[in-house]
Amino acid sequence: MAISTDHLVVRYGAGNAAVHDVSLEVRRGEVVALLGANGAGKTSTIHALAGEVPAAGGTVLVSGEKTSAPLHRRVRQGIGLLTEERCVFTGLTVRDNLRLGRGSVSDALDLFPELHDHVDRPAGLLSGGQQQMLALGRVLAARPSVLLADELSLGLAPVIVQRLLKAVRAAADSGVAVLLVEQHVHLAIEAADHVYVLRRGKVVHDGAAAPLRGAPDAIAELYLDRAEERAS
Ligand SMILES: Nc1ncnc2c1ncn2[C@@H]1O[C@H](COP(=O)(O)OP(=O)(O)OP(=O)(O)O)[C@@H](O)[C@H]1O
Repeated sequence: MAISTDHLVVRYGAGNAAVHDVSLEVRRGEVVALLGANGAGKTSTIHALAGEVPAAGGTVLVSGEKTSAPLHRRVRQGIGLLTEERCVFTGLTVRDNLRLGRGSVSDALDLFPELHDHVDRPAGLLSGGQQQMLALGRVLAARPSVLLADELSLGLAPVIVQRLLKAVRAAADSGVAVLLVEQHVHLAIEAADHVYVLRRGKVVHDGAAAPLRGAPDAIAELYLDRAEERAS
Protein backbone atom coordinates (compact mmCIF):
# COMPACT_ATOMS: atom_id res chain seq x y z
CA MET A 1 0.00 0.00 0.00
CA ALA A 2 1.52 3.34 -1.00
CA ILE A 3 -0.94 5.65 0.73
CA SER A 4 -4.18 5.14 2.60
CA THR A 5 -6.57 6.62 5.10
CA ASP A 6 -8.43 4.86 7.89
CA HIS A 7 -11.64 6.51 9.10
CA LEU A 8 -10.24 9.94 8.22
CA VAL A 9 -11.93 13.04 9.64
CA VAL A 10 -11.10 16.58 8.44
CA ARG A 11 -12.53 19.60 10.19
CA TYR A 12 -12.09 23.32 9.54
CA GLY A 13 -12.37 25.36 12.73
CA ALA A 14 -15.21 24.52 15.07
CA GLY A 15 -17.73 23.81 12.30
CA ASN A 16 -19.02 20.55 10.91
CA ALA A 17 -16.50 18.06 9.59
CA ALA A 18 -15.78 18.38 5.85
CA VAL A 19 -14.73 14.71 5.84
CA HIS A 20 -16.50 12.39 8.29
CA ASP A 21 -15.29 8.90 7.70
CA VAL A 22 -13.11 8.20 4.69
CA SER A 23 -11.14 4.99 4.40
CA LEU A 24 -9.36 4.56 1.08
CA GLU A 25 -6.21 3.03 -0.27
CA VAL A 26 -4.00 3.56 -3.30
CA ARG A 27 -1.48 0.94 -4.34
CA ARG A 28 1.63 1.37 -6.46
CA GLY A 29 0.84 1.01 -10.14
CA GLU A 30 -2.80 1.96 -9.63
CA VAL A 31 -4.85 5.00 -10.64
CA VAL A 32 -7.64 5.66 -8.16
CA ALA A 33 -10.33 8.20 -9.02
CA LEU A 34 -11.90 10.10 -6.14
CA LEU A 35 -15.23 11.41 -7.37
CA GLY A 36 -18.21 13.25 -5.93
CA ALA A 37 -20.29 16.39 -6.21
CA ASN A 38 -19.02 19.87 -5.26
CA GLY A 39 -18.33 20.09 -1.56
CA ALA A 40 -18.28 16.30 -1.07
CA GLY A 41 -14.84 16.48 0.58
CA LYS A 42 -12.48 15.42 -2.23
CA THR A 43 -10.02 18.30 -1.91
CA SER A 44 -10.06 18.05 1.88
CA THR A 45 -9.18 14.35 1.60
CA ILE A 46 -6.28 15.10 -0.78
CA HIS A 47 -5.03 17.88 1.50
CA ALA A 48 -5.08 15.53 4.48
CA LEU A 49 -3.19 12.89 2.48
CA ALA A 50 -0.60 15.50 1.54
CA GLY A 51 -0.24 16.87 5.08
CA GLU A 52 -1.64 20.29 4.19
CA VAL A 53 -4.44 19.90 6.74
CA PRO A 54 -4.23 17.73 9.84
CA ALA A 55 -6.46 14.70 10.38
CA ALA A 56 -8.94 15.63 13.11
CA GLY A 57 -9.67 11.93 13.49
CA GLY A 58 -8.61 8.64 11.96
CA THR A 59 -5.24 8.13 10.32
CA VAL A 60 -3.21 8.73 7.17
CA LEU A 61 -0.69 6.04 6.34
CA VAL A 62 2.23 6.39 3.92
CA SER A 63 3.79 3.03 2.99
CA GLY A 64 1.82 1.52 5.84
CA GLU A 65 3.25 3.91 8.45
CA LYS A 66 0.96 6.28 10.28
CA THR A 67 2.00 9.88 9.60
CA SER A 68 1.15 13.38 10.73
CA ALA A 69 4.13 14.94 8.94
CA PRO A 70 3.60 18.29 7.20
CA LEU A 71 3.59 18.60 3.39
CA HIS A 72 7.30 19.43 2.97
CA ARG A 73 8.30 16.23 4.80
CA ARG A 74 5.82 14.12 2.87
CA VAL A 75 7.25 15.50 -0.39
CA ARG A 76 10.66 14.20 0.75
CA GLN A 77 8.99 10.83 1.46
CA GLY A 78 7.99 10.67 -2.22
CA ILE A 79 4.59 12.32 -2.34
CA GLY A 80 3.91 14.55 -5.34
CA LEU A 81 1.05 17.02 -5.04
CA LEU A 82 -0.67 18.85 -7.84
CA THR A 83 -3.18 21.28 -6.37
CA GLU A 84 -6.23 22.87 -7.99
CA GLU A 85 -4.30 26.10 -8.43
CA ARG A 86 -2.05 25.62 -11.45
CA CYS A 87 1.35 25.72 -9.77
CA VAL A 88 3.53 27.57 -12.25
CA PHE A 89 5.58 30.70 -11.75
CA THR A 90 4.27 32.82 -14.58
CA GLY A 91 7.21 35.28 -14.61
CA LEU A 92 9.82 32.51 -14.89
CA THR A 93 10.69 30.61 -18.05
CA VAL A 94 9.55 27.04 -18.53
CA ARG A 95 13.13 25.87 -17.95
CA ASP A 96 13.41 27.80 -14.67
CA ASN A 97 10.05 26.46 -13.52
CA LEU A 98 11.37 22.95 -14.14
CA ARG A 99 14.64 23.73 -12.38
CA LEU A 100 12.62 24.53 -9.25
CA GLY A 101 11.34 20.96 -9.16
CA ARG A 102 13.02 18.01 -7.48
CA GLY A 103 13.58 16.20 -10.79
CA SER A 104 15.59 16.94 -13.93
CA VAL A 105 14.54 19.36 -16.66
CA SER A 106 15.21 16.77 -19.36
CA ASP A 107 13.04 14.13 -17.67
CA ALA A 108 10.14 16.59 -17.57
CA LEU A 109 10.65 17.46 -21.25
CA ASP A 110 10.79 13.76 -22.14
CA LEU A 111 7.40 13.35 -20.46
CA PHE A 112 5.96 16.36 -22.30
CA PRO A 113 7.92 16.96 -25.55
CA GLU A 114 5.24 19.55 -26.37
CA LEU A 115 7.13 21.92 -24.03
CA HIS A 116 10.47 21.66 -25.88
CA ASP A 117 9.79 24.62 -28.17
CA HIS A 118 8.77 26.79 -25.22
CA VAL A 119 11.58 26.23 -22.70
CA ASP A 120 12.85 29.80 -22.88
CA ARG A 121 9.42 31.46 -22.80
CA PRO A 122 7.86 32.81 -19.61
CA ALA A 123 5.40 30.22 -18.34
CA GLY A 124 2.73 32.93 -18.19
CA LEU A 125 2.67 33.01 -21.99
CA LEU A 126 1.79 29.33 -22.27
CA SER A 127 -1.75 28.08 -22.79
CA GLY A 128 -3.62 26.63 -19.81
CA GLY A 129 -2.97 23.11 -21.09
CA GLN A 130 0.76 23.75 -21.55
CA GLN A 131 0.95 25.22 -18.04
CA GLN A 132 -0.67 22.11 -16.63
CA MET A 133 1.79 19.92 -18.60
CA LEU A 134 4.56 21.98 -17.05
CA ALA A 135 3.16 21.52 -13.53
CA LEU A 136 2.56 17.79 -14.01
CA GLY A 137 5.92 17.26 -15.77
CA ARG A 138 7.73 18.96 -12.89
CA VAL A 139 6.02 16.75 -10.29
CA LEU A 140 6.48 13.50 -12.26
CA ALA A 141 10.14 14.25 -13.12
CA ALA A 142 10.82 14.07 -9.37
CA ARG A 143 9.81 10.38 -9.63
CA PRO A 144 7.34 10.40 -6.74
CA SER A 145 6.01 7.14 -5.36
CA VAL A 146 2.59 8.77 -4.90
CA LEU A 147 0.90 11.39 -7.09
CA LEU A 148 -2.04 13.30 -5.62
CA ALA A 149 -3.71 15.31 -8.40
CA ASP A 150 -6.59 17.63 -7.63
CA GLU A 151 -8.61 18.80 -10.65
CA LEU A 152 -5.81 18.30 -13.14
CA SER A 153 -8.14 19.28 -15.93
CA LEU A 154 -9.86 22.37 -14.54
CA GLY A 155 -10.95 24.56 -17.46
CA LEU A 156 -9.10 22.50 -20.08
CA ALA A 157 -10.39 21.03 -23.34
CA PRO A 158 -11.12 17.28 -23.34
CA VAL A 159 -8.28 16.59 -25.81
CA ILE A 160 -5.77 18.15 -23.37
CA VAL A 161 -7.36 16.32 -20.44
CA GLN A 162 -6.86 13.05 -22.31
CA ARG A 163 -3.19 13.93 -22.91
CA LEU A 164 -2.67 14.68 -19.20
CA LEU A 165 -4.49 11.53 -18.11
CA LYS A 166 -2.37 9.49 -20.54
CA ALA A 167 0.75 10.79 -18.77
CA VAL A 168 -0.81 9.99 -15.39
CA ARG A 169 -1.69 6.46 -16.57
CA ALA A 170 1.88 5.97 -17.83
CA ALA A 171 3.24 7.10 -14.46
CA ALA A 172 1.03 4.54 -12.71
CA ASP A 173 2.13 1.85 -15.15
CA SER A 174 5.71 2.61 -14.14
CA GLY A 175 4.81 2.07 -10.47
CA VAL A 176 3.47 5.37 -9.14
CA ALA A 177 0.37 5.27 -6.92
CA VAL A 178 -2.04 7.88 -8.29
CA LEU A 179 -5.04 9.47 -6.63
CA LEU A 180 -7.02 11.61 -9.02
CA VAL A 181 -9.78 14.07 -8.20
CA GLU A 182 -11.49 14.85 -11.46
CA GLN A 183 -14.64 16.59 -12.69
CA HIS A 184 -14.37 14.88 -16.09
CA VAL A 185 -15.91 11.79 -14.54
CA HIS A 186 -16.04 9.65 -17.68
CA LEU A 187 -12.42 10.40 -18.62
CA ALA A 188 -11.31 9.71 -15.05
CA ILE A 189 -13.09 6.36 -15.06
CA GLU A 190 -11.42 5.51 -18.39
CA ALA A 191 -7.98 6.15 -16.86
CA ALA A 192 -8.67 4.63 -13.44
CA ASP A 193 -8.44 1.15 -11.97
CA HIS A 194 -10.54 1.88 -8.93
CA VAL A 195 -13.18 4.45 -8.01
CA TYR A 196 -14.30 5.95 -4.73
CA VAL A 197 -17.31 8.26 -4.63
CA LEU A 198 -17.73 10.67 -1.74
CA ARG A 199 -20.94 12.25 -0.65
CA ARG A 200 -21.06 14.71 2.23
CA GLY A 201 -17.67 13.63 3.51
CA LYS A 202 -18.33 9.89 3.41
CA VAL A 203 -17.44 7.09 1.01
CA VAL A 204 -20.64 5.93 -0.68
CA HIS A 205 -19.03 3.80 -3.38
CA ASP A 206 -15.81 1.81 -3.46
CA GLY A 207 -15.22 -0.45 -6.44
CA ALA A 208 -13.37 -1.30 -9.63
CA ALA A 209 -13.52 1.22 -12.49
CA ALA A 210 -14.11 -1.34 -15.27
CA PRO A 211 -17.83 -1.99 -14.60
CA LEU A 212 -18.50 1.77 -14.73
CA ARG A 213 -16.94 2.28 -18.18
CA GLY A 214 -19.60 3.06 -20.75
CA ALA A 215 -22.28 2.89 -18.05
CA PRO A 216 -23.56 6.47 -17.62
CA ASP A 217 -26.65 5.33 -15.70
CA ALA A 218 -24.52 3.52 -13.13
CA ILE A 219 -22.34 6.61 -12.71
CA ALA A 220 -25.35 8.92 -12.38
CA GLU A 221 -26.76 6.57 -9.75
CA LEU A 222 -23.58 6.95 -7.68
CA TYR A 223 -24.04 10.71 -7.63
CA LEU A 224 -27.69 10.57 -6.60
CA ASP A 225 -28.47 11.30 -3.01
CA ARG A 226 -31.31 8.97 -2.10
CA ALA A 227 -32.01 10.83 1.15
CA GLU A 228 -32.47 14.08 -0.78
CA GLU A 229 -34.65 12.29 -3.29
CA ARG A 230 -36.92 11.00 -0.55
CA ALA A 231 -37.14 14.47 1.04
CA SER A 232 -38.22 16.12 -2.23
N1 LIG B 1 -10.53 26.09 4.16
C1 LIG B 1 -11.80 25.78 4.46
N2 LIG B 1 -12.43 26.35 5.52
C2 LIG B 1 -13.70 26.02 5.85
N3 LIG B 1 -14.44 25.12 5.17
C3 LIG B 1 -13.88 24.53 4.11
C4 LIG B 1 -12.53 24.82 3.69
N4 LIG B 1 -12.25 24.05 2.60
C5 LIG B 1 -13.36 23.34 2.35
N5 LIG B 1 -14.33 23.61 3.26
C6 LIG B 1 -15.66 23.00 3.30
O1 LIG B 1 -15.49 21.59 3.40
C7 LIG B 1 -16.46 20.91 2.60
C8 LIG B 1 -15.75 20.01 1.61
O2 LIG B 1 -15.03 20.83 0.69
P1 LIG B 1 -13.98 20.23 -0.36
O3 LIG B 1 -13.36 21.40 -1.06
O4 LIG B 1 -13.10 19.27 0.32
O5 LIG B 1 -14.95 19.45 -1.34
P2 LIG B 1 -14.73 19.01 -2.84
O6 LIG B 1 -15.43 17.69 -2.98
O7 LIG B 1 -13.29 19.05 -3.19
O8 LIG B 1 -15.52 20.12 -3.63
P3 LIG B 1 -15.18 20.85 -5.04
O9 LIG B 1 -15.45 19.82 -6.09
O10 LIG B 1 -16.19 21.97 -5.04
O11 LIG B 1 -13.76 21.32 -4.97
C9 LIG B 1 -17.32 21.99 1.94
O12 LIG B 1 -18.48 22.14 2.73
C10 LIG B 1 -16.44 23.22 2.01
O13 LIG B 1 -17.24 24.38 2.09
